[in-house]
Amino acid sequence: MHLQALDIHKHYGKKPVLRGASLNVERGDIVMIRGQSGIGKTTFLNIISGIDLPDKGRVIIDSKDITKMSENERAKFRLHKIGLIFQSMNLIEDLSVIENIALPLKLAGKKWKKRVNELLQYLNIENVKHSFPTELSGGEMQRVAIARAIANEPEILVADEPTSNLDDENTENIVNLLRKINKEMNMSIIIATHDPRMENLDAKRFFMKEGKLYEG
Ligand SMILES: Nc1ncnc2c1ncn2[C@@H]1O[C@H](COP(=O)(O)OP(=O)(O)OP(=O)(O)O)[C@@H](O)[C@H]1O
Repeated sequence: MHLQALDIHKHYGKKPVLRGASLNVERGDIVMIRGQSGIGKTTFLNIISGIDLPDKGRVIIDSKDITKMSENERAKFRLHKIGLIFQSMNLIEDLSVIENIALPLKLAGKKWKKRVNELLQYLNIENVKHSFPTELSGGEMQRVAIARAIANEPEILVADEPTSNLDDENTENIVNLLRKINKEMNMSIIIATHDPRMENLDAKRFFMKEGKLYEG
């Protein structure tokens, strides 16, 4: 897996948000993007995951330019290649934990029972498998979100502020889990955060400023 974001530009109305942001991610990298609230991190993640399109620039994943794909093609590509974890977790409230985790597997037309059981164990959420999202703690919700994101064994995991709603203990758990997933599954992880509690994650560090990404 190799992801290249090249000279990404995006504006909303008259407001430029991204002004030539570029990033290179190799297989197995953990990349951390920091930067103050409202600077454009979410906008950038949405573009590199193919949820949104840039005004200018390219996103190349394994020699395919996803900005040239149709919306359908991008959705399919995302389902198999990219796992997403959002700040708001985006679990489906009417579905149980098992059903939430099974969803991407079903969408991909895969057998799901065995894989869901593996994930429940891996993320230590077996005890809540029949619960619904509103019945979960923040830490449990985030682990369910991670289980769902990695269900299809994507090569890239994109996490937007994954710890912002969590207390210190759960934050440490999530940081350890991301580290473990990166090592054991050789998954590249791209995290946007302004949470200082994530500082001890060993990562390639970037910060966003004035619409661009800088190392450091
Ligand atoms: N759909 C949209 N329409 C108009 N403006 C938008 C839209 N999405 C984002 N913005 C604006 O673009 C800027 C960048 O937003 P973005 O969410 O990417 O920042 P961020 O760095 O992820 O912030 P945070 O850390 O608070 O999540 C903000 O000023 C925001 O108000």
